[in-house]
Amino acid sequence: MGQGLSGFLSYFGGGVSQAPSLDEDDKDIPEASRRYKTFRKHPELFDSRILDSWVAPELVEIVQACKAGFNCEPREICPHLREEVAGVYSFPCFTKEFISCFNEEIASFYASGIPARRPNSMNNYGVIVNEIGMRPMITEFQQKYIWPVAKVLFPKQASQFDDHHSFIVRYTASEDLGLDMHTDDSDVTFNVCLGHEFTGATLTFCGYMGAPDHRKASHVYAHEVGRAVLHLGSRRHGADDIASGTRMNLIVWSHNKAWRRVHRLRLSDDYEKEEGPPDPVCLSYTHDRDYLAYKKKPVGRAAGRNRAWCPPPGMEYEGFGDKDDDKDDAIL
Ligand SMILES: O=C(O)CCC(=O)C(=O)O
Ligand SMILES: [Fe+2]
Repeated sequence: MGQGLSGFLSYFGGGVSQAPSLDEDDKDIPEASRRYKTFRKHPELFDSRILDSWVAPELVEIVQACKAGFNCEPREICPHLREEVAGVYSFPCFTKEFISCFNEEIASFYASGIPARRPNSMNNYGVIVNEIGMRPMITEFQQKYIWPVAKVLFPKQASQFDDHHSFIVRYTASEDLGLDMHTDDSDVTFNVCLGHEFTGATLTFCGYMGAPDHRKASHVYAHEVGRAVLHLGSRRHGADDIASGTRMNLIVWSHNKAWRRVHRLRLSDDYEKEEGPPDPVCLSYTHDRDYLAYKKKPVGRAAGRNRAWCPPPGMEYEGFGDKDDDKDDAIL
C-alpha cells in the first residue's frame, strides 16, 4: 500500500492512472473554447470580471464579515450563512440576472453542437465550463467570493486557492438521474444550484474519507435555486435521483496545491477502521466492495465496479464480508 488516495477517491476518470490533473483536463484543450467563441451570447461571462448585479447581496455581506475577521462560527459570521451540519455550509449566492444569463449561455453551447468533454465518467450531460472559455470569470469569482468564505470555514484546506476545475452537472428524469456516492478531487467544493424546476434531486452527505464514520449518513441538503453549498472535497456525498424536472448546478472544485502536496490522505497511515456497517444511503456502487451485500445493482447503471476499493483491506468494520461483485441479486 502506501498509495495516495488521489487516484481512486475521485469518481472522475477511470482508475488510478487515469484521474486527470487540472493541467490536463482544462488548460491544454482550448478547442471547444475556440470554436464556441462566435456563438457566445453573453461575452461578459468570458471576462475576468464579476458584475455586482450577479452576486446576491447576502453573499456580499458574508464576504465582508469574513474579511472583517470573524471566526468560523457561522452565527458570528453572518445570519445569511447557514451551517447545514458540521462542515457543510450554504448561502444565497447568485441573482436571477446571473442565473438567466448563465443558463442561456449553456443552452447556446448545447445548441452549438460543439463536442464537450464531460466532467466525470458518471455524468453524460454536464460541461466543463473552463473548457468553453469561462475559466477567467470563475477564477475571479473564486478569488473574490469563494475563497474569503472558505478560508474562514476551512482554514487549512483553503489557506490559498491556486486552481480550479469547474463544470456544470445536469439531471432530468430522462437523462442522468443522480450521482453515486463519492468524494471530490478538490480541497474545497462549491456547488450552486442554477435551476430549473425540479423535485427530488437532494444531496446526501455522509462522513469524511478515511474517518470511522465515513459511510454514516450525516445530512440531506435540498438544493434551492441561487443558493450555494460549500464543503470539503473529502466529504462523501451523492446526488439523489431526480423525481421530475431538470436540475442544473455549477460546481467549482478549488485546489490548494501546497496543502494537497503535504496532506493528501494516504491509505497506509491516515485511514481509520470503520466503526460499523455502512448506512445504505452512503453506499457507493462504484467504490464500495460491500455494496452488493446491502443493495441491489442500481437499475441502468453500467458495470464499472472494477475500481471498488472501500473500505481498504485492514480497515473493514467487524462483520465485513466481501460479496461476489458479479452477483446482482443481493438483499435490500
Ligand atoms: O449534483 C450535485 O449537487 C452534486 C454533484 C457532485 O457532487 C459532483 O459533481 O461532484
Ligand atoms: Fe461531488
